[in-house]
Amino acid sequence: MKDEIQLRPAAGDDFAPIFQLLSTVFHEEIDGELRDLEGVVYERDRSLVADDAGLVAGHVQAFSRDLTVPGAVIPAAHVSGVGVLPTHRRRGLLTRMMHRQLREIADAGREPVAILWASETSIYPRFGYGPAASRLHLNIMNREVRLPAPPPEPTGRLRMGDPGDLHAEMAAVYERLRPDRVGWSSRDDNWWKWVLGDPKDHRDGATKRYAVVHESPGGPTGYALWRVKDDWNSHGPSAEVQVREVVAADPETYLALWRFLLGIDLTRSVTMRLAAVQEPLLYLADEPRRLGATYGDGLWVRVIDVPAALAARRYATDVDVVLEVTDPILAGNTGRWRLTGGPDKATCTATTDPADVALSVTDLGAVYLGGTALSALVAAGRARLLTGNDPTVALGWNRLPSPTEVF
Ligand SMILES: CC(=O)SCCNC(=O)CCNC(=O)[C@H](O)C(C)(C)COP(=O)(O)OP(=O)(O)OC[C@H]1O[C@@H](n2cnc3c(N)ncnc32)[C@H](O)[C@@H]1OP(=O)(O)O
Repeated sequence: MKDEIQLRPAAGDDFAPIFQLLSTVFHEEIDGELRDLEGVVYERDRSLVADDAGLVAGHVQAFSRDLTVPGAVIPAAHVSGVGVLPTHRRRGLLTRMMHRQLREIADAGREPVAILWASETSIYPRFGYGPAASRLHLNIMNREVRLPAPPPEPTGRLRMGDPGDLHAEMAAVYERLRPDRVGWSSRDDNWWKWVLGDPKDHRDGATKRYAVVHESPGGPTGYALWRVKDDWNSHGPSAEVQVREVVAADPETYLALWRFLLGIDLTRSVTMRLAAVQEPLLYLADEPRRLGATYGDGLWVRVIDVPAALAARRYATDVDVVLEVTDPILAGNTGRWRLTGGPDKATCTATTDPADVALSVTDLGAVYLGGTALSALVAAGRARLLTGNDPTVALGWNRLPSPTEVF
């Protein structure tokens, strides 16, 4: 039978079928409340459907947001909402949608990289996405962990409240810190609505979300978002604090927020799914092992335009290196590129000079945020060092990427 499935931009009445499709493929009920929330950030002109005679059988979308990369903030296509109906899987639909989306992003010429969170790690390398930022999942035995005492005369105080009421304070701190926090995405008012959205279906029996802001004389310096899942057993209270986000401008604020979260009464564990790989808590706790940290993948980066992406970020040390990149999908990326730069500037141009490093566009994506060492990819036999000019250190950064949200 001839495959008549067409790829087309989403139309006005596709929104409900798209969310029905996503509800099916992610095995979750997407009810009105959650769909409304997704609608707040939905960009119809960046939503692509696979249409099988009127049935929405596949979908991919992108959001237009900025991403902090080493030394810069750049536009990045935030790819999301990827799904193909179980009746239509493994017939190449995702491949067609991914290729078309990558081509469209490249042709628009605005975003040098695309990023996503992968539901399964085997899906995206073939499309040029490399694992660029990891994260820690914490499962803390809070009664077993001691943190240092607060300063004798703290400069700030904590104010707890409804996240909606504390939105302005939280957004002010986030915006102030964002330019230096690699892996953070920009949040306009709609994205703050999405981040603070709290649909009942997503609570899994836990409370609504709470916020606490750390206020200093000069203004807010940090905040935390969390909820609590109640539990009692034969030993008594055993509730779990589920931390969504902790943002702190300075060590005093950071300590105050974590002392607060670990000390909530009637709780026996504190979990956080998106902690940083270099979470300072690891170096504050007297028993870091009791933080129950496990490692996971996080942001995946796809370099869309090699020279634009490499010139857009900054480098830990001076660098002058020729990279030989292969990209089977966006052919314009394939070739040799001379990257020259350092902590304050960078340029990248095509060259015919011999290469120092040979790597795929997937591996270039992996090292782009400074969170994956080129030397590890060389040791894995993926990237190849062809001369002694090793840019591993230059491609790193003084702060590992720490993405804050799964969009
Ligand atoms: C950014 C995000 O939104 S992440 C969310 C991704 N979505 C999901 O996980 C929802 C559930 N899964 C699905 O909807 C589908 O299985 C998808 C979208 C992952 C894949 O769609 P399909 O149309 O089946 O993919 P397609 O047929 O193009 O497969 C391309 C290749 O990837 C492989 N592949 C696709 N999905 C997977 C997977 N989940 N695990 C391993 N390999 C996979 C296929 O085997 C195929 O390999 P081949 O070319 O060597 O034969």
